[in-house]
Amino acid sequence: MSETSPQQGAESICPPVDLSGDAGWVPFDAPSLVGESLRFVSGEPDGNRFRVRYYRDSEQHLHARIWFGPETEGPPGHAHGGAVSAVMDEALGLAAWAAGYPIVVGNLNISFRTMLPLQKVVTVESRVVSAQGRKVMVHGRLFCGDAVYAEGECLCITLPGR
Ligand SMILES: CCCCCCCCCC(=O)SCCNC(=O)CCNC(=O)[C@H](O)C(C)(C)COP(=O)(O)OP(=O)(O)OC[C@H]1O[C@@H](n2cnc3c(N)ncnc32)[C@H](O)[C@@H]1OP(=O)(O)O
Repeated sequence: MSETSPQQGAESICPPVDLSGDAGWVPFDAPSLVGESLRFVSGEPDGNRFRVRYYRDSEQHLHARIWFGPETEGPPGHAHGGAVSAVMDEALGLAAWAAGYPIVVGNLNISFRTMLPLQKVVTVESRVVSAQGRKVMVHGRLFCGDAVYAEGECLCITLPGR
């Protein structure tokens, strides 16, 4: 029987990726707004799952630059729908917070338009499209260039007393 190294089978860490923003975008510090609890998507900025950076543009719209790593795999070589949904949940919910609404997501409707290849850097853009009473509607899409991978409609509900 051959000897095995402790490293054998361990997945190596992927190399750095460029998550820089577009010209005019300003980095957005999500933990300073919502606290340190946003770890599911944002918690391992150098890991093999998601790597995320948030920005706001000159009109204060929130954008996410996101890399889907090998640990987000669903269909072979492509991102899991749950991984895409988790990113949309966080990014669109955070867009409502960034616009001044302390919310949780009540309903999230995702359309998967194109399979997303792994190890690709994509962008989520978002818009708060309405706010009536406790209901805040945020729309967004996950894309790279002309390729749209997912579109989302996110009904956020404000939390009383926040
Ligand atoms: C703290 C840091 C947060 C950072 C967030 C950023 C990204 C993360 C986003 C998330 O993942 S949040 C986690 C996933 N979401 C949840 O776990 C939410 C679970 N659901 C709840 O906690 C409650 O159902 C909720 C707070 C959303 C609403 O309960 P309430 O008892 O406060 O409200 P109520 O049920 O009275 O509903 C208020 C209004 O919202 C409407 N509504 C509530 N939930 C709805 C829903 N799911 N779909 C459609 N409408 C909904 C409801 O019909 C009503 O409309 P009207 O005022 O017109 O009557």
